[in-house]
Amino acid sequence: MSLNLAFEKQVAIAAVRRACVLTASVFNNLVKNETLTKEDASPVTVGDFSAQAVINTILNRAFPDDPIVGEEDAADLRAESGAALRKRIVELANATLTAKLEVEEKEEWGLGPNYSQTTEQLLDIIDRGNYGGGRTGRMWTLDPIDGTKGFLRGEQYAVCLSLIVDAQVELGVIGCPNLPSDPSNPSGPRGNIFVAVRGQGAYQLPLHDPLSSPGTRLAIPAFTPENLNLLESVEKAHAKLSFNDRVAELLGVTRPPTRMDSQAKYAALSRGDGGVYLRMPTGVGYREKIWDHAPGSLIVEEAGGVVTDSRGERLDFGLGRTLGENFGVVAAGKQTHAKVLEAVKKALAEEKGQ
Ligand SMILES: Nc1ncnc2c1ncn2[C@@H]1O[C@H](COP(=O)(O)OS(=O)(=O)O)[C@@H](OP(=O)(O)O)[C@H]1O
Ligand SMILES: [Mg+2]
Ligand SMILES: [Mg+2]
Ligand SMILES: [Mg+2]
Repeated sequence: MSLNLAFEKQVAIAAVRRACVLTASVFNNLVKNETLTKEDASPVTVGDFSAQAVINTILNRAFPDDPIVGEEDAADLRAESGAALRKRIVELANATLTAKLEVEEKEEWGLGPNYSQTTEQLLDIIDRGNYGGGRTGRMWTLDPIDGTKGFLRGEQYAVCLSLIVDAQVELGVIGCPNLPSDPSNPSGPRGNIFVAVRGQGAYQLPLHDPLSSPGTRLAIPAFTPENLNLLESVEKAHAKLSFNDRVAELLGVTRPPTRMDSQAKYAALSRGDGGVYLRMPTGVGYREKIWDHAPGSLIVEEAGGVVTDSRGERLDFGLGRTLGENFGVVAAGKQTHAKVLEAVKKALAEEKGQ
């Protein structure tokens, strides 16, 4: 049975829209020294921190009892060396939270001119994202900027939010400020929100007015090897692209892959671009994070697709902050998915034989 979640959907779309406005403005005004390097050598910008502050503020107001699994934490900002970043993040978050109410937004969500927050409040709210995850109950996942490297290059990135109930993703919202609205017109207008509620379909909404637009319902079409191509990572460290080449060859795919950062890959797939999102681990050790796949996987499923790991297992969102032992990701329309799994199996067997 599908949950109603109309209120959750409304709040999540509003939160993602505000965060997208913020990140787009950060990109246009990003200056040197507004990026930190995390322990795992990945970048994080003032945009990631302030977008997490904004979304967590709204979620905390609307759903005070719901825990949040968010990518970022405020430890580096609390350090003395974080003073300049901290100041900028407070400015950005407050400018976003205090902007005038849009259609369907509510002051009770901590929005509008009366809701400026103190530095301490904003650091604490960033740390509301520290939940460890688990198998039971409600929790939100938040990736304030997915594809931070794409964001810094001015390419694709996504603001990604999901609601998980008893380890099943029930609501997914992905904001893609740089994704063309019409894939057949890549230099046309950009900026979309993708949303799905389990059992209610997947939709593309315009980023500038997502709450009053009915949106476009998404469906993954049937593919043949001639019109199929792979959607894959830009960063070589994030996925084994040589493996993708072999799988494409086995499938008889002739078109070159589309490389794109972030869960924009899931969004693109759900509206019929590409046909397959294939992400194979580069080595042992890295565990995929739940916030990197939760909303995208539901959007693809609600567009009629199937999402599993490379062994055909369901992605398990109930194991904590990571997907645990899931190995890679295969997302595609139903018929294509079965063929891709077969090709993946064959390519893995070839590798072992070498
Ligand atoms: N080694 C390794 N393997 C697999 N995945 C990794 C790895 N390191 C990081 N990450 C995660 O990749 C997220 C970005 O994924 P993308 O699909 O955008 O990859 S790519 O940047 O296009 O290559 C990225 O998300 P963000 O940190 O939100 O950008 C990371 O969570
Ligand atoms: Mg990151
Ligand atoms: Mg991410
Ligand atoms: Mg991120």
